[in-house]
Amino acid sequence: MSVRTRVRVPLRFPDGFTATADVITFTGLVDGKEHLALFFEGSSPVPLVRLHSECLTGDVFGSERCDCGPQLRESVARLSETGGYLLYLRQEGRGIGLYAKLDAYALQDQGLDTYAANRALGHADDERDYTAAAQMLTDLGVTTIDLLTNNPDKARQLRLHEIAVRRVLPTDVHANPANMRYLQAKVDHTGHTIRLQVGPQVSVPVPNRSGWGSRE
Ligand SMILES: Nc1nc2c(ncn2[C@@H]2O[C@H](COP(=O)(O)OP(=O)(O)OP(=O)(O)O)[C@@H](O)[C@H]2O)c(=O)[nH]1
Ligand SMILES: [Zn+2]
Repeated sequence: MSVRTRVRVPLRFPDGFTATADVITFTGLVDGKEHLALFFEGSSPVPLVRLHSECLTGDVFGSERCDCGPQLRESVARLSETGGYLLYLRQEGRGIGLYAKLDAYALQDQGLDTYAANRALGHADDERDYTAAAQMLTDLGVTTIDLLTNNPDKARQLRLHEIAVRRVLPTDVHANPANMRYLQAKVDHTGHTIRLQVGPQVSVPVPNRSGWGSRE
C-alpha cells in the first residue's frame, strides 16, 4: 500500500468559502475502495484529522435528515485554519450503501430509529471499519493525530491500528428539526458526544473546541 497520486485542488463552496487542498489517492487499501485524503497545509506537528464517512444525500444535496453536510463544511474550514487531513471514506450509509440507506430512511418514516432500521434490513447497526483509514494515515507518515469526531468508535478503531489519538475534538452541533431524532439516536445508542439542547437550534457551536473536559 502506498500513495498513488497527489494533486493540488482549489476548493470553492456554495457559500463562497475557498480553500486549497492536496487530493491524495492510494494503492493497495485493504477494502479496495477509492477513499481520498485531502491535505491542508499547517504547521502543527500533530495534525488535525477528520474521518468523514460518505453521505451523498447530505454532502452533495444538502439533505437535512442528517448532519453530514454541515460537518463536512465545518471540517474543511477548521482544517484549512489549522492544517491537517480530511479522509473522505467511501462508507455510504454507515457501510451499508446508498440504496440500503434510503431503504432505511423509508423504515424510519414508519417509526423505526436509524439503528433498528438497519437491523430490519439484515445489517449491523454500523458496518464501518477504519482499517483503511489507518492504512492511509500510515502511508502518509502520520502516526499521532488530533481527531475531529463525536463518534468514540473512530478513535477506538484507529488506536487498535497503532494510530496514537492524542485528543478527540467534537464537531459543532448541527441540529435541525429534520435530524433531531437521528442525532438523539446517535447519542443514546452509540455514545456520540453531541450536546443536544431541548428546543429548536441550528448549527450551535460547542464552547470548547479543545476536546471534552480539556482546554488548550
Ligand atoms: N444506515 C444509515 N446510515 C446513515 C443514516 N443517516 C446517515 N447515515 C450515514 O452515516 C454516516 C455518518 O455517520 P454519523 O453517525 O452521522 O456520524 P459519525 O461518522 O458516526 O460521527 P462523527 O464523526 O461525529 O460525524 C454516513 O455514511 C451517512 O451516509 C441512516 O439513517 N441510516
Ligand atoms: Zn448524512
